Amino acid sequence: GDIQDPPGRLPVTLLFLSFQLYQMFSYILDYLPGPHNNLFIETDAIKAFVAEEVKLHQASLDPSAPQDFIDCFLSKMQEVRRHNINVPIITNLLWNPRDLRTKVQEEIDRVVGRSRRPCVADRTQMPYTDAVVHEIQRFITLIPMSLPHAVTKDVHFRDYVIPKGTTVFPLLSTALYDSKEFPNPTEFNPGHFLNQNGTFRKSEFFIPFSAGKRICPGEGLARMEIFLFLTAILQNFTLKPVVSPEELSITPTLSGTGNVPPYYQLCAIPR
Ligand code: HEM
Repeated sequence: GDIQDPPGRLPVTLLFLSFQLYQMFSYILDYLPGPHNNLFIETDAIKAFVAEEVKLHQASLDPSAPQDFIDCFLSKMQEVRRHNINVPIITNLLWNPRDLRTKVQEEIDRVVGRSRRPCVADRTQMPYTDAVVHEIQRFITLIPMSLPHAVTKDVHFRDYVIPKGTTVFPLLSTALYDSKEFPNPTEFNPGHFLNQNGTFRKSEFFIPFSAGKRICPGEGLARMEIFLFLTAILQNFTLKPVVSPEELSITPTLSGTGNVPPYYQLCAIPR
């Protein structure tokens, strides 16, 4: 294209990260002086360029005769979209299907009751809620490509040699959507983390925080907070979307370093 190669000065990975951080924290960064402000302008130029290219390609798209990579990508997007219509809409998981929410609330009522707040020690007695939290993290795959790493020596992997210094993105999504480990992986189903008898089923494929020496150091804190927030809210409230559940989309608004969930309004109805 005729764009002035603005990202050429930055390694691609840095550009990806900056783009994501800008999307997520622009409201803070906009107030700070510094060279990042140029990056934002350049990022806007890239976005405008991409939008224009997509528009042109969409106008001339013939899925049976793709002209280039963008055509192939657009065709695949259409295919996936068609496929996804059959996936039950779960409205960020807590309203629909109905029994999911009521089962979590029943478990909270049985194990915690209404007179005290939930605590972390309750989790071991709440396999269903624990499974729902795991399934949310598996399903949304918040950070699908982990963070970029580099190999410290030549690595032989299957039929390939990855030379020392190569940047690699570990695709956590391939484990989280593994169809042998999690049958029908595109469906939201807490059963992915439950044994037949209803006890919690641990899975080595559950790696939303990555794995190995550089695993997310915030894992313990994040998991504790997600559990406590969710259970404390559902102990006291039922969450209801303000539009009909079918109208809610759970497709991320941005996919890249992170799958950024869409915003929507909901009502918290006291129980
Ligand atoms: C649901 C919440 C979270 C998810 C899904 C998540 C996921 C991740 C992932 C996939 C990585 C990359 C690991 C790798 O390089 O292989 C990471 C790194 C990291 N996370 Fe998290 N994280 C979460 C919450 C947190 C929290 C709450 C903190 C801090 C309080 C935190 C701090 C960090 C830090 C400092 C790193 C870099 C570690 C390193 O490079 O050695 N994260 N996280």
